[in-house]
Amino acid sequence: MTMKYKLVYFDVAGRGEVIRLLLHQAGVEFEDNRIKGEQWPSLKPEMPFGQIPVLYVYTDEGTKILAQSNAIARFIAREHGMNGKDSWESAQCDMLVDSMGDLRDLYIKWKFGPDADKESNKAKLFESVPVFLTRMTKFVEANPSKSGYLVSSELTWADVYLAHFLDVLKAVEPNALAGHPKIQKLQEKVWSLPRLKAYLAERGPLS
Ligand SMILES: N[C@@H](CCC(=O)N[C@@H](CS)C(=O)NCC(=O)O)C(=O)O
Repeated sequence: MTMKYKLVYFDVAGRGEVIRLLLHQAGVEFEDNRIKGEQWPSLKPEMPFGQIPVLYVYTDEGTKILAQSNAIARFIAREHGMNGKDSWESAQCDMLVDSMGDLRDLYIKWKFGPDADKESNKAKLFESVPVFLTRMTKFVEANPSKSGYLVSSELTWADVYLAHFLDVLKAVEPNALAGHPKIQKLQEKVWSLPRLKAYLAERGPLS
């Protein structure tokens, strides 16, 4: 079955970037449809939950539409061999992505929260980062394959999610990974995969 995708999202990294990264790593053709703010009001009613990202999936049976960023990322991972080799590894991916989401919530609180709370929200975020990185290191160490990835002998979407999230943190605190060499190595390993390397070279750093 030939399947093509169209990802609809704003022209920012936000909740769309992990999906873009997974589509690039999957090596599939897809349309990276980056919409402008003024296009949004007319598109919004088409979306299952009135929000984006949304993935259009073109199949022999017709066009399907999938919403919710993690559901989309998990679907691409499952379709293209990045969801672990069995249901246990896949559950670990879910667990790790959920835990990264918890930290991401602190990031969002800092970034988009009221100016009056900026200092204290940033302090809360960066107090949590070393604890989080230490926990991530334990998963890398406990991975029986010793691949340097989080849960499997091969890349999973949890590794891609982490590599991207680390760049989000580093854009705020360039030294955020200092003292966490296994996590630094994991990120280098993910970003040196040829398809991701090519995409990042074209995309440039996060702003
Ligand atoms: N839980 C959803 C949240 C999606 C979401 O908040 N999308 C925002 C952009 S990041 C959006 O569509 N905002 C425009 C709107 O709500 O009208 C997901 O993870 O996909």
